[in-house]
Amino acid sequence: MRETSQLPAPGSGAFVFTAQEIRELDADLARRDLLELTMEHAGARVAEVIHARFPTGPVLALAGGGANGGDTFVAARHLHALGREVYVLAQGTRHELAGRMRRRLEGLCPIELLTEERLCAGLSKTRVVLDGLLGTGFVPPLREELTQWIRRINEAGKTVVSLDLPTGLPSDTAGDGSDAERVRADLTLALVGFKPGLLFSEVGEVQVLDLGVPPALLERHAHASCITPEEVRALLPRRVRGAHKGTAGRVYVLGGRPGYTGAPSLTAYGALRAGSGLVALYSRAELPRHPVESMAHRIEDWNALTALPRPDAVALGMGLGEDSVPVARRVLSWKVPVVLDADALQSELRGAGHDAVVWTPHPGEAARLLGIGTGDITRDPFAAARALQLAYGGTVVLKGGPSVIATPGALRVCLAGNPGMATGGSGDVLSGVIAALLGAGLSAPEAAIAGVYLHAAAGDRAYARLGYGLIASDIAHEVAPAWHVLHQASSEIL
Ligand SMILES: NC(=O)C1=CN([C@@H]2O[C@H](COP(=O)(O)OP(=O)(O)OC[C@H]3O[C@@H](n4cnc5c(N)ncnc54)[C@H](OP(=O)(O)O)[C@@H]3O)[C@@H](O)[C@H]2O)[C@H](O)CC1
Ligand SMILES: [K+]
Repeated sequence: MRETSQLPAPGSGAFVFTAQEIRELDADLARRDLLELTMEHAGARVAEVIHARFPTGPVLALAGGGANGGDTFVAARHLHALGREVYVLAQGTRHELAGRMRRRLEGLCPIELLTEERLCAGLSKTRVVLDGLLGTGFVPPLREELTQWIRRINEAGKTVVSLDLPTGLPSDTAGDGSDAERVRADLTLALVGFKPGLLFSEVGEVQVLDLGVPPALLERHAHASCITPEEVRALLPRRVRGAHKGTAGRVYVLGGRPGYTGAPSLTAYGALRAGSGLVALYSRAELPRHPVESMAHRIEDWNALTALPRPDAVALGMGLGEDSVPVARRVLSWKVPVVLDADALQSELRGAGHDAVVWTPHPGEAARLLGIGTGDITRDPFAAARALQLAYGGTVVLKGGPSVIATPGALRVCLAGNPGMATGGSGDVLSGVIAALLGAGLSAPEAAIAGVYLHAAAGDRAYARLGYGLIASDIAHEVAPAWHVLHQASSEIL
């Protein structure tokens, strides 16, 4: 999880690409004779951002042998044109296009072969380091000399701007947590879109640079896309003038057991704050702290559910314990929209779901559902969310920093949210928010997308007020103003 301040604006609507998808995009660009232009744009934009953010002092540009190095030569040329003192240390350039970019730089500023000695000398004199050694072409493990250079760069304590990816960070998966073998960048300028590694690792600030690639090409090759406030605003249910509590969505919360009574109450708060007209809780325990606006029923036997009128949506599993699987089976047979959370996330339910189910595991629960280790989930949350969706159907919300959603047709990621939300009950609130949206008529993918975003936006509001001391009920209460602001805001403000 990262600091709020390090995340790009949630409105960026950016795409995410794996290394393979970048190769395919590049091949597409090359067929249209756009690749060289794209590299030129990349270098120019990188120089522009560096000059704006760090306007004084020499720049040490480190260029690898591939296209990441090619972008670096272009950036060096533009920085030189902006009047900056630039010193380039380059590996042997093997990439044809990068070689052309290198020739265009020759004679403008010094370019020397990268050696450890020159690197140390260059680092001692520079203000900013431009890290263009490895990008999406990096195939782990790192070669020895690179490990040494990375150590030198990290020890120098200079401002480091990484081009596309911090050198040594895998493009497609989270880094392994040890940053000894990757450049510690202050700022990464990601080209065209995020790479999964940037989303799921501790990498400092990330800014996505638009390179003027036609949007149709971006969409064709993208792995995933970021949820935008604009799309969420369009999804939010609108109440008609004659609305009453029965038309705004009737949600049942099924959860809790003796000793575990807080979780379903938080879900009820989440559902009410996300606009549910009526919320009823059913539990085998007394729920002493349920919202007074909800109806809490203690039941002796889950068979009592049979006699109830069908709700518009159900949230199920929070604190429910071992009753979860039989209760979930019964509720799934109703064919109403359901959020399955917490204790209801059990592999016995594989095959029992339907299209209107939203599964909301955190990495530990996801690992249990897939029968693999938690590390395998956090290493590649996109792959894990997709695997869960294929195995269990419906829509999957894999909670984390950031949360990932797998719908039947797409992978989505939510850039809003902050580490303060890593607090007990936060997920219970999310289940309520999603259930409210399902109850108001949104499809499972729509409710998951809008619910995750609203919950994260609420968490950001709570964080702004309370910092890391925020608790789950603060998130629930901030859902209402987060919704209200989104509902009222003009697209300029977003
Ligand atoms: N559409 C776009 O976004 C564009 C992105 N561009 C840039 O292109 C790079 C990717 O370029 P590519 O040439 O595919 O690869 P890299 O430059 O990242 O890396 C290739 C060099 O890396 C060396 N390498 C690979 N693995 C290792 C390792 N384990 N240890 C050390 N060195 C390694 C490799 O060496 P070889 O000896 O194996 O050849 C290469 O020298 C992307 O990140 C963007 O920056 C383009 O500008 C086009 C548009
Ligand atoms: K790099």
